[in-house]
Amino acid sequence: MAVPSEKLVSRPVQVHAHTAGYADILTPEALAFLARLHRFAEPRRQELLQARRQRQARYDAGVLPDFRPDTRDIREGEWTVAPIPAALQDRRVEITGPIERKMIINALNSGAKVFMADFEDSSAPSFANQLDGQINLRDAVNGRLAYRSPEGKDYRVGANPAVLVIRPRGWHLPERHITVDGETIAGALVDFGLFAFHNAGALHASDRGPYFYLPKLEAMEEAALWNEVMALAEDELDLPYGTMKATVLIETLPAVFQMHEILHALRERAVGLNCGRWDYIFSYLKTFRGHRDRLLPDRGQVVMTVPFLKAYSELLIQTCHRRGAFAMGGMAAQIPIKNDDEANDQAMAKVRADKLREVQAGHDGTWVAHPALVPVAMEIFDRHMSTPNQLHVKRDDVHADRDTLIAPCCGTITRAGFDNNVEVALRYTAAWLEGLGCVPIHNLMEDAATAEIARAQLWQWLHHGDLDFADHAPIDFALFDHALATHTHRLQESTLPGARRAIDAARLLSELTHADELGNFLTLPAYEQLA
Ligand SMILES: CC(=O)SCCNC(=O)CCNC(=O)[C@H](O)C(C)(C)COP(=O)(O)OP(=O)(O)OC[C@H]1O[C@@H](n2cnc3c(N)ncnc32)[C@H](O)[C@@H]1OP(=O)(O)O
Ligand SMILES: O=CC(=O)O
Ligand SMILES: [Mg+2]
Repeated sequence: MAVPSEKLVSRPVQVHAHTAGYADILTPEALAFLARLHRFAEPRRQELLQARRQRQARYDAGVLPDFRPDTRDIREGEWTVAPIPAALQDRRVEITGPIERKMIINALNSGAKVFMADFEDSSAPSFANQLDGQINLRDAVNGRLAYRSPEGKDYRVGANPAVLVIRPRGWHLPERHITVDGETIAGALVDFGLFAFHNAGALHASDRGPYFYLPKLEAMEEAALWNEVMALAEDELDLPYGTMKATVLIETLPAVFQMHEILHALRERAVGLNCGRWDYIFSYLKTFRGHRDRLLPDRGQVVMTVPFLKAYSELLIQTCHRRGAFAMGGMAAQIPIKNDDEANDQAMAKVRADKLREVQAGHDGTWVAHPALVPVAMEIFDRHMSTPNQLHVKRDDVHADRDTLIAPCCGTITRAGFDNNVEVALRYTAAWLEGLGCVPIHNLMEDAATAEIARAQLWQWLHHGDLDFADHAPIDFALFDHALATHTHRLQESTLPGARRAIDAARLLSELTHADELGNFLTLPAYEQLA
């Protein structure tokens, strides 16, 4: 008699973690729904991840990213996305933030038009974090969200809360705690699927969703897979086709060459594109990891007015407005600075300048990282955008060609920039390993995307050899090892987030930086060590 395969003897969906407290979320019906999404999407997801690797191999061999010849008809044809729901017509200020209970309440009450609840760049995706987030968001949708702080302060969602938009993890990240037929499920499907299963019907009934932000796409085929997954989910949940709406982050360099195509693939549900500038800079670094002529200078010098970033944001506005979709701006990294008025004024001036550039360029809205920044951004958008959005600003003057979109960036590499990258990459990774996905470091918001820039730049500067700092001192591994040891020691001795995981983070960062190839995502090896 044949020995039954594991697939036959095991339950098709298995949860490999303690599930106490999550019975309402991980119901048999919800898990069965995840299984259907997984079986439908997994083979295609694997093909698309393989296509990413092949694309990167071509870039490594010297090929430069460009517009696709096979999709010219989509770019040149006349079509628009489906009408945008009333709840999303005015999204001039969107607050983003982790899916932590108190922060969700604060974000919903912040006065922003939209709250993007983030399972992604600002979440360290431990199973508990992601599932607690699902509970919190389900309570928010059902009007039951409340919180009492350890100090006894009560938090409740007030009148006129921000419209909720959910950002699931990207296609590349696994969720190792759930397997279907013995295969690890995608984190994206878990975040999307559980949220949709528990909330899509109620949100649809109240005309406030379900709405999603889709991160880190590289190609129109990846958008098409999201479209199919959402269509399947709508079908399973008895919702009309196109109910689920998507705003896509254009935050990879390959994707900037397929913005029309991405909107087209999602045209029944796309409501906009967003300039995810931090991952975009990271993607520029990764795409050109083999190209010495496209090294980037200090992170602080790679601002939105440098040619390749200006071209990207303006082309995004032109593309969106031609297709009837919103062109969302991005996140300035400055956050309020306590106990130093002068430094705070300078930080707020930077945020204002960034938002002014966005609204004057034609963006329909922007992102802020902190509730105190909502009025700052709102004031700029109110003053310069008298209509709910700027769809009428066509930006026909923009001619962003391939060469401008990939133009090298002038600037210098300084010792301070190098040292800051070591510190940020280390401290962020250590905090992430402790379960924190977003932390303030030197008064800037640091999340997975900004940390990726920091560690990718270190790799790039060290592996292209013979590079000097602005003061002509050589950049070498001895310097990196020394800086890493110094910051690790400092972090260990401190009470800062990450102190307990400083050694693990340092080991990981050292391996990634010394490796011959620039690793794809910091969060992939780090996930193996996330409690
Ligand atoms: C590249 C990208 O993907 S950008 C998108 C992802 N990144 C983000 O979403 C950034 C989210 N922002 C944050 O997590 C935080 O603002 C940080 C970590 C940057 C700074 O945090 P802190 O230093 O703790 O902020 P601070 O102490 O000033 O907070 C003051 C209050 O505002 C709340 N708050 C701060 N940021 C947010 C936020 N984004 N959403 C909701 N509430 C917030 C705090 O919870 C705190 O509330 P309380 O007074 O009721 O206790
Ligand atoms: O997700 C946003 C980004 O800037 O990255
Ligand atoms: Mg991002």
